[in-house]
Amino acid sequence: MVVDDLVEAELEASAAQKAAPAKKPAAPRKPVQRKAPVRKPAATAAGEAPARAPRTPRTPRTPAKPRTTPILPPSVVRDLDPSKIALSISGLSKKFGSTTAVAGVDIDVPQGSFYGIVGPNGAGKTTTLSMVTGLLRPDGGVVTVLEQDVWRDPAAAKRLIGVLPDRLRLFDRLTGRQLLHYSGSLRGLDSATVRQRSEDLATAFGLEDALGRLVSDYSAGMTKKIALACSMIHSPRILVLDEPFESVDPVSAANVVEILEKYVTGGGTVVLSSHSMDMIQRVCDRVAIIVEGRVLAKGTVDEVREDGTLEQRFVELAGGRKSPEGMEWLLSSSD
Ligand SMILES: Nc1ncnc2c1ncn2[C@@H]1O[C@H](COP(=O)(O)OP(=O)(O)OP(=O)(O)O)[C@@H](O)[C@H]1O
Repeated sequence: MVVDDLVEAELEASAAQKAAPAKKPAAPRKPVQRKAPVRKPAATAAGEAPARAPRTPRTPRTPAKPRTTPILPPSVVRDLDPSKIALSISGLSKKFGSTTAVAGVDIDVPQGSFYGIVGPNGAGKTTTLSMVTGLLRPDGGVVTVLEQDVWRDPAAAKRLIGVLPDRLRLFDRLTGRQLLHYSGSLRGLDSATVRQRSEDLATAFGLEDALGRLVSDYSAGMTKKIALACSMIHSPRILVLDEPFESVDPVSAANVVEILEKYVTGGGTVVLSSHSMDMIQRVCDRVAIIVEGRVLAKGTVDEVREDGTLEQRFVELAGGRKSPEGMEWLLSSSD
């Protein structure tokens, strides 16, 4: 669909909205059948304060609107089976010339889990996630998403996945609303569903006032949030998010976490990479630490962090901290 069509669709939509009677109240939601995973309060990286502060009630930005389409369809909740593997990564490898980016990664992500992937810069996280989501062809290994082989049947697998890639390349000459419309249409949603979900997502991500503006004019954090919204619009079964909190302010990050926690509680599965150990320790139930293309530790967050914090374990596995030497010149005056 070309941009003109989108603009036209939008104009038609807004005219139809003006002419239409008030929305029907939302149908009652189906109760979520799965118990929310209990995440233990944990120490911060500094080890002194409880990691999860009590939430202060948030003032709604706009009067609450009745929601007619839940972000997560009830079928996903019904299908939840935590003993099933949502994402299986087996023997995944990738070289770029003489650089080995990923050297045989094996990770199983159970359905309904919140899985963190951490590692130092250049460890191979983005390369792994790109191969997992069908964006980069592996040299070796197998990836399955709910038993669909990502590389043998990419179309079937990709229908199940929502992706937030690293190095976002969005069609930023579209408005936020047009970009959501484009993402939803690509996923085969009809216009009414896309409109409803776009509204829901914009409210959830605090982008209501920005939907009519060009994405190229968004701040880095707003761009990340609209891309996250686009990754969710087709209510995927698994979300693969590369550094979703990068550039996102703390209040918005807490919002995003809340959205993802609801998604997981309802039966979705989240795999995300992040450099925030504190965030991963607080929100994820499982984690893998990747160093130089290999998984050095994986399991529940408690298993991986052992007696310390996740950050301590990470620093230990990543080879410890290096003290800066030979940098005395930085303190000398250049006048
Ligand atoms: N397209 C590419 N061409 C050449 N080398 C690449 C390419 N993409 C990644 N690499 C190399 O592969 C290795 C792993 O990179 P990758 O981006 O996966 O790391 P990362 O763990 O995501 O790092 P960061 O935390 O800095 O984002 C690095 O050495 C990187 O230079």
